Amino acid sequence: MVDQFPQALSIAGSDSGGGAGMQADLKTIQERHVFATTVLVAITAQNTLGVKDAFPLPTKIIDEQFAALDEDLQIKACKTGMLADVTRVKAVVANLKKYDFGPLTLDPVMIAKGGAPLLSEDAVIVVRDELLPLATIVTPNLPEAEKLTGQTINTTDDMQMAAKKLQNMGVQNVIIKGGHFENDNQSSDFVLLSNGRSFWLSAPRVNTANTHGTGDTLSACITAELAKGNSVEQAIKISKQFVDATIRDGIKVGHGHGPLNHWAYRKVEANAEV
Ligand SMILES: Nc1ncnc2c1ncn2[C@@H]1O[C@H](COP(=O)(O)OP(=O)(O)OP(=O)(O)O)[C@@H](O)[C@H]1O
Ligand SMILES: Cc1ncc(COP(=O)(O)O)c(N)n1
Repeated sequence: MVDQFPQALSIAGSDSGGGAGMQADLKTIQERHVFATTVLVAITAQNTLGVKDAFPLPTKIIDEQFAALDEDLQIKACKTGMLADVTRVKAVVANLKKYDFGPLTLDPVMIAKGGAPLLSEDAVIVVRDELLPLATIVTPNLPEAEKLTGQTINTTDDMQMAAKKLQNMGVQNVIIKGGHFENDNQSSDFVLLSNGRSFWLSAPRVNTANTHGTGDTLSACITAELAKGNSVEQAIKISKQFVDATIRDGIKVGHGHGPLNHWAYRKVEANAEV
């Protein structure tokens, strides 16, 4: 038996449809052979067609989940996803200051693919000012990077400028995801590391509607790899390959923006071993 098997934590909302949010995190962390734990912040009634309703949980039970994990588990890395509103963001910030759950990957989830808000407008500033400085990595998509930096992003130069701005706000490492540049034939993410190194991670864009939960999957994979002790750079590179496989080797579930194939990277790894 491995002594204190690697453990990671997802602090997020539930997607009843199983494709995004905490469900995507659990599937991803499991696939990376890391033990997944959870602090549930909100529940959504959701499927591939959209978010029908959302219910943020009382802060008492959020606090109790953190306390229960701290009492017993040895969590080596954590991530945040949907945090709903100012009250929930502040509760999460307070708990992350109180307990040590390792490096934080902040996925600043704001709006679902279908357009439903998953973070209230007034909470964006609290994420920026209070949560961002606690994070080891932030992983915004283009609209989220625009909200956090207050600048528009139309070009790759804009992405690089926004990454620098985010780093100046107090987060060590930044990955700005280019999944929303839909007229580009590559899906390219810009990475800026704490040591000043920067690079692009690109993959040919897959022409598919089944991209529900791509951002959650990327950030959950980063979290799992950090829990194993990998460096930030290694974690990001593995995670780009992992999410790319889940999109490329797609499955058909539901009638709208379908989920990813969380098993797909097994084939990539099996082929690499031959
Ligand atoms: N059609 C696509 N083909 C290839 N890679 C993609 C595609 N769409 C997204 N990606 C990749 O998936 C990852 C997540 O990017 P994206 O910009 O979709 O995040 P997101 O909007 O936060 O996702 P979500 O909100 O659905 O969880 C990035 O590495 C991005 O490059
Ligand atoms: C609970 C929850 N968390 C995150 C997302 C973002 O995923 P997407 O942008 O693919 O809808 C979501 N839809 N639901």
